[in-house]
Amino acid sequence: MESVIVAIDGPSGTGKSSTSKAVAAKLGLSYLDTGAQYRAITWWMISNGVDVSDAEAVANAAAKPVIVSGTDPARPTITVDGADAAGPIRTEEVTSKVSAVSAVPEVRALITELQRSIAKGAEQGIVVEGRDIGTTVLPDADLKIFLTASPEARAARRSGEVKGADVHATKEALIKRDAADSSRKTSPLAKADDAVEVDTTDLTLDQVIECVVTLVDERRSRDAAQAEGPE
Ligand SMILES: Nc1ncnc2c1ncn2[C@@H]1O[C@H](COP(=O)(O)OP(=O)(O)O)[C@@H](O)[C@H]1O
Ligand SMILES: Nc1ccn([C@H]2C[C@H](O)[C@@H](COP(=O)(O)OP(=O)(O)O)O2)c(=O)n1
Repeated sequence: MESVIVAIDGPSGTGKSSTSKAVAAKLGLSYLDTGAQYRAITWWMISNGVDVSDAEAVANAAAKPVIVSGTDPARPTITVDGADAAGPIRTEEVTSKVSAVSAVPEVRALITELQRSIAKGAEQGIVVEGRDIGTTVLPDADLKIFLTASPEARAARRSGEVKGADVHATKEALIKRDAADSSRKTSPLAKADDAVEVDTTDLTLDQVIECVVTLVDERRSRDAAQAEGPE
């Protein structure tokens, strides 16, 4: 079977990570969480005393950390300079600073290059999730999905992950981060013109996974029929 590249974009809490991991596992594809890479570089900046509100300082340091992503959907990993970063990149401090760091063009250029080389090296194909995959990183992806959900549903899902989290505060923080990610100059969060939009508000995770798997299968059948040509 031909290798297939699937781009899944959308705001926070729409189900990108859970859906992408499950779809990749079901179809035997690699998986890349690009948000984890932006979180990793943000964590490095904080750990090394770089002021994240100083775009020039962030740009000057951007090439220093070595970020490595493991792409097995059953066990995705991320390291920074050889150290496991999976835990530290999920702290509230990183979450509150990641939009500033990921808005810096030098950071995006480096991370985008890394993402393209990972996608190129995935022999069976890959599911890549983020904010600008369909628009900028992999504009020739075989299938582009844009996941959405109401802010209420997204906040409820996110606060469900943290014991004792305040849904209202989570919703406010989430809306603020989406606004920053959507309004930055360099490759903002946006739906590609040729992306299929899936509103997950009233769908279970299994339904979303099923929907994306069906779209990949349809895309593959169409490509196979085209390759065979007319009878
Ligand atoms: N359709 C859904 N219905 C209910 N909960 C969901 C759904 N999709 C994802 N979730 C849950 O919501 C949370 C956020 O999902 P995640 O995949 O991390 O979203 P994203 O990567 O878009 O931020 C997770 O706890 C996940 O299990
Ligand atoms: N392709 C991407 C992926 C993430 N980012 C930035 C913007 C996001 O707020 C952060 C964190 O992304 P992540 O997917 O981990 O965020 P959530 O899981 O939705 O909370 O990284 C980006 O700018 N471009």
